[in-house]
Amino acid sequence: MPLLNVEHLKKTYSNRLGGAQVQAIRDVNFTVEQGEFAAIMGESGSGKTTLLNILAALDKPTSGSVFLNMRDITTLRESEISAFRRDNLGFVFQDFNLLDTFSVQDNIFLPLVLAGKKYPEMRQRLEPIAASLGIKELLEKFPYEISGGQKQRTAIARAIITQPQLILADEPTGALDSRSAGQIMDIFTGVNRAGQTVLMVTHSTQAASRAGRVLFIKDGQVFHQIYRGSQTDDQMYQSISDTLTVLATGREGEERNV
Ligand SMILES: Nc1ncnc2c1ncn2[C@@H]1O[C@H](COP(=O)(O)OP(=O)(O)OP(=O)(O)O)[C@@H](O)[C@H]1O
Repeated sequence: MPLLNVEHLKKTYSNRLGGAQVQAIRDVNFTVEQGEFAAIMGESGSGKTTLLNILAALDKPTSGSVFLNMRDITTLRESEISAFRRDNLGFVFQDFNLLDTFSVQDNIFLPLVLAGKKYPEMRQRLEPIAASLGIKELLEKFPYEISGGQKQRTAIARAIITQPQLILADEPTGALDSRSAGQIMDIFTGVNRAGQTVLMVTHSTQAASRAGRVLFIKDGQVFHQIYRGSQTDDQMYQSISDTLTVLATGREGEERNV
């Protein structure tokens, strides 16, 4: 049974006057297995943010289902949603979303505080994570005192400290220079190898080339998928570039497993 199962997902936006409708997502179907590192790519306006918002239980689809560990998150009641997100999902955003008035450590602790965990347990969880993410020396600093790459490490620490079933990352390298972006992708790779399932939306071919699978969205549908198989990062990069060219030039694509 896959960890995430997206079935016949559709999202239509109507404008305020109830007139023209936009089909942001038409019929999206895919699964993510436990322990996978999957990336979603697609041109601007293809429906990636809409999809991610639905997977994050921030928005409801017009129709279709999203099963996380067999539970349909589209049917959660308003009163259940915050706790569900806190207990099951980790989030990493392009702009880090750290609280400037909290130290690095307190930012990382925040979801555990909200879940009612005790300080000794929080410290115990933090230690190995801070060591593996190279932020041990930064814990007392504030977000405005550290670099973008360090902020993103803090955000990843905050996302994984709750041991979520799934991490959703939205353009996690979008605000970083290429060196920091590479380091953040090394961290995602390490976190995934340690067993964490990750689903990342990105415009970056470099970032996507580190994933085990890349799904391409076009016009609100999954247009194509690339599986890493035995490909190196460089070969993945080339396969992704080729697919993006096909997407941009509008040639018909077919589902193809490489
Ligand atoms: N709240 C909304 N109301 C109406 N239309 C919307 C709304 N949000 C998104 N759309 C439309 O839905 C389509 C998909 O948008 P979405 O933001 O999901 O694309 P995207 O792939 O994330 O784009 P980008 O890469 O630029 O972030 C677009 O045509 C967009 O204009």
